[in-house]
Amino acid sequence: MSVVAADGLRKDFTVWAKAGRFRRERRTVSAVDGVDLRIEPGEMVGYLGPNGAGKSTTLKMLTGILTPSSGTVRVCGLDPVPERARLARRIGAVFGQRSQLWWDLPLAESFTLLRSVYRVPPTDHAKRLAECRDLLDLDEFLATPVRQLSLGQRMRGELTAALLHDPELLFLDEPTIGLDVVSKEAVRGFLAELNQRYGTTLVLTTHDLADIERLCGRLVVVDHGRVVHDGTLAALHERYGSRRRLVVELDEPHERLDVPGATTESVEADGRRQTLVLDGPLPAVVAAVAAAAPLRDLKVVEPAIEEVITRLFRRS
Ligand SMILES: Nc1ncnc2c1ncn2[C@@H]1O[C@H](COP(=O)(O)OP(=O)(O)OP(=O)(O)O)[C@@H](O)[C@H]1O
Repeated sequence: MSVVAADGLRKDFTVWAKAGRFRRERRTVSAVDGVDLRIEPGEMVGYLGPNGAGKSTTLKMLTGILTPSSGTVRVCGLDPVPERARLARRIGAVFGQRSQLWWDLPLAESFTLLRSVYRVPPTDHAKRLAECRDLLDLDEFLATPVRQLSLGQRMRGELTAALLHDPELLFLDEPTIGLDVVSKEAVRGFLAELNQRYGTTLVLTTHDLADIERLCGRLVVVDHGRVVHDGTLAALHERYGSRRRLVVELDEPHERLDVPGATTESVEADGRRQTLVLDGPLPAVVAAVAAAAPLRDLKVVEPAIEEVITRLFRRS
C-alpha cells in the first residue's frame, strides 16, 4: 500500500486584492491545482519548487492541518483531516516554524511530555531516545532549556521529538535551513541513516542542493500548484539536456579543439586547457582529443543540479 496516495488534490484560497482606491476584489488563488502523487514505503522524496509553488499547502493537506478544496488523499491509509489524531501517531513532522518543544523547559522534559502526548510505552520511548541521543549527540544539551539552544541543537531536538513515537513517515520542511555546514551534514547523515536502518519514508521540501543530492532518490517538482517533474535526479538531467563536461589539459598550446561528439565551450592558457560539452559517448571523445593533441590530464565534470533546477523553473 502506498504511504501517500493523492488524486486530483486541490486547494483554493480566497484573497481580497485591491482594485482601485476604495474597492477590493475577491480573487481565487489555486495554491494546489490538481496534484496526483503516490509515495511508497521507504522512499526518500524531495518535494521541490520555487517560492509560492504550493509545497507547504500540500504538506499541510497531507498532515491534516488543511482541508483540501477537492480531490482525495490518503496518508498511511487514513483520511488526514477527519482521522488527524490517528494519523498523528503514524507520522512525524518537522516544520521549522512550528516547534514541538516546550520553550522554557529543558529539552529532556519536552521528550518526557511527548511520551504522554503520543502514549508511547516507556520501554519503546527509552529505546528510541537512546538511539537519537547517540546518533544526534544530544547529551551535552539535554538539560538546557529549549530557548537557550542554538539553531542546530534545536533542530536535533525537533528531529528527536518527531521520531520518539516511531513514525513510519516523516515530513520535513527545509530541515537544514539556517544551519552551519557541520550541522547540515549531521542532519543529512542522520536522515539517511533513519531511512536505511528503519525504512522510514521521508518527504522533504528544501532549497538546498546538497540536501537534494544526498537525500532525494526521487524528486517531485511543483510549480504553480502542479507537478512538473517526477523522477530521479538523473532523469531530470536527461530531460533538461544537462550534459557532462570534459576538461582537458594539453602539453602544449593548441588551437580550439574540434572533435566529433563534443562542442568546445572554453579555451584557456593558449589552448592548453579546454572545456568540452559532451554530446556523444565519453570514450570516443577522449580518443578523438588524444589523437588531436598530446594529453596531460583530463577531468569529467558532472552537470550541476543548480543548472537543471534553474532551467526547469524557467521553462515551467
Ligand atoms: N492561507 C492562505 N491564504 C491565501 N493564500 C495563501 C495561503 N496560504 C498560501 N497561499 C498562497 O498559495 C500559494 C502557495 O503557497 P505555499 O506556501 O504553499 O507555497 P510554497 O511552495 O510552500 O512556498 P515557499 O517555498 O515560499 O514556502 C502562494 O501563492 C501563497 O500566497
